[in-house]
Amino acid sequence: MDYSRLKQIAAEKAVEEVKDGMFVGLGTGSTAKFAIIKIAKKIKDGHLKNIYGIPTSKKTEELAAGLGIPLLSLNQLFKLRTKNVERRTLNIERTKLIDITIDGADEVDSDLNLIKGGGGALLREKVIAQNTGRLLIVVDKTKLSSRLGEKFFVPVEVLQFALESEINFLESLGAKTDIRKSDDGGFFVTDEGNYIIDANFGKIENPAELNSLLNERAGIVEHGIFLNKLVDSVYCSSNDGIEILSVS
Ligand SMILES: O=C(CO)[C@H](O)[C@H](O)COP(=O)(O)O
Repeated sequence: MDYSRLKQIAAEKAVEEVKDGMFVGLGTGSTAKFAIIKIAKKIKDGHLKNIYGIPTSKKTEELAAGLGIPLLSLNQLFKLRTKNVERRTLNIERTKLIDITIDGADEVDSDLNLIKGGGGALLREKVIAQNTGRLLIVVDKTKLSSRLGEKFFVPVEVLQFALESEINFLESLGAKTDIRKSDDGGFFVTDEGNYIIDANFGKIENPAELNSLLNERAGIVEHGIFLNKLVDSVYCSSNDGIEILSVS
């Protein structure tokens, strides 16, 4: 089976978890796109009711709006779900505003840590992930690895202002770096107006440690390491069928 079909199978399986009345985070990329198309079809056919999507990128927003999925921004969702609730009494960490999010990944290690951001949407994707009750990741089996970094570089979103100094910082940590380019040859600019440095660290021995180092650095807005505490299940398809991997 070709990869595109495998992606579709994983994405459509995950959509079975979406139920009436849910607020659904809509991921970015070619695999998440299959989930969005399926959700739209189920809404159109009357098999899903009272669904709102919260898109993780402008591209996803355009796609989902074009397919007729009712959408909310994260801010609109927050206002809607906290109406009549005293803000001070709300424990935001424990209040997951989004019921479920379906998103892709570029690499998944054996502990279900992820690298994301191949499509450049890692910042909004991580914000949506941290506001989500259940994050379902949809991939084909080629994305699995024993250690992060085996198959994919780490996308690092940086302030335009800090570009050169962040390249220097990442290289001081041992990475080989490339500034991401867009199709027109200029620097790729994210939805939030930042640049992306693709940082190749080789195999990453300790994703949690690298995650902390990148988090601590001013000028780095966000990066594509998603530790498994953000993840609930990985729907992984191969020619042998579909496997649902969960964080133990
Ligand atoms: O993180 C992402 C976008 O920022 C995507 O989910 C990731 O790049 C996987 O994309 P695809 O499903 O096209 O292989």
